[in-house]
Amino acid sequence: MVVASPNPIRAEKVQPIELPVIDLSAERSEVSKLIVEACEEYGFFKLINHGVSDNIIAQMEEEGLNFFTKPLSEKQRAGPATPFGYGCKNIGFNGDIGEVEYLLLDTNPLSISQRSNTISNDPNKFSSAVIGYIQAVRVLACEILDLMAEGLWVQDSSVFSTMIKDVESDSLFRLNHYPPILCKDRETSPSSFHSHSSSKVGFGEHSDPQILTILRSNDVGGLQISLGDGVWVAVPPDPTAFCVNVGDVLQAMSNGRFLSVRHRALTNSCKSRMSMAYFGAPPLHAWVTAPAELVTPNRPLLYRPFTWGEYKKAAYSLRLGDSRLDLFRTAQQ
Ligand SMILES: C=C1C[C@]23C[C@@]1(O)CC[C@H]2[C@@]12CC[C@H](O)[C@@](C)(C(=O)O1)[C@H]2[C@@H]3C(=O)O
Ligand SMILES: O=C(O)CCC(=O)C(=O)O
Ligand SMILES: [Fe+2]
Repeated sequence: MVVASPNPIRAEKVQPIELPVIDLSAERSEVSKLIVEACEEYGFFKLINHGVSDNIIAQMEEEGLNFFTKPLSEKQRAGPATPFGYGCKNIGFNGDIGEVEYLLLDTNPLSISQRSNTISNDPNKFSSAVIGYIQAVRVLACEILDLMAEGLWVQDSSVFSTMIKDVESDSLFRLNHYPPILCKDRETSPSSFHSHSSSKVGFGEHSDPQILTILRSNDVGGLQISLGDGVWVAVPPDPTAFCVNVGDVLQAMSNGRFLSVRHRALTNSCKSRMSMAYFGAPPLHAWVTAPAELVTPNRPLLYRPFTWGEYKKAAYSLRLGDSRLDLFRTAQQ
């Protein structure tokens, strides 16, 4: 197997982008319209007034940092990530590596409690922080998915959220921790979202396979999204907001109206970055296809129906940067 090395990347200037900002406390039909526009144009948006309490977020951040500041030998007790647990540099099983360490967890409370024993010296505190955080972001994800269905004028407005509400949902939770770059002088090289000459790939270019990702990070930049044709833009960090992005399954279920956009995380700051991602996914046996309202003679079905299990198997057999949704396109396209 050829193993890619996380080489320093070209220090091209990457411009910052101001993603669409959705205020969840605004009038419902306006919110759903703006979410649909953002998902069609960028596949990404920032969410403010999201209702997840500062306390829930702070507890999760504290537990994440407690874990990553442990000595490597202790962190390795929670690994290797096959697929769940602690991983360092290796992403997935197909030779992808990056300047990142992470904890990958499934979202089942029982398995979180069991795994907490190898992660934390205070397993109950760790598992209640994770379970509380996942519960809150799942509720938020369901609300966003209902708003999306309403904005798309789909009759069954819970068609997307039902999948992640299901007790068998295959949703995941991931904590990523990226090392700082070497900065000679913190004053002259402040933490910034611009690319530095010593930037390295933390988490390589990819799209998220699931329905929806709810991401947040500390106040350190690194996330970039692709506008296509090799153009990357930097998403400035904002710890008060969630960054929401469309996954491959939602691109298929919206019959290609919403975009599952490629993104990556670079290490380009003097401070370490920690991000937390909730990936809302269907149960393995659930069928993924676009609702009838989104399939018309002018817009025929773009992707053949598939189960999430089938899609996941394909995704996990491929490299991080591979375009897996193309394998499921219907013949007429
Ligand atoms: C190389 C891989 C890592 C990944 C599984 C895959 O084979 C391709 C998709 C990758 C990804 C990206 C988004 C999430 O971080 C993730 C957990 C997922 O579901 O798909 C990772 C997978 C992983 O790290 O195991
Ligand atoms: O750390 C980040 O900002 C991005 C992480 C990411 O894309 C992922 O975990 O899938
Ligand atoms: Fe991602």
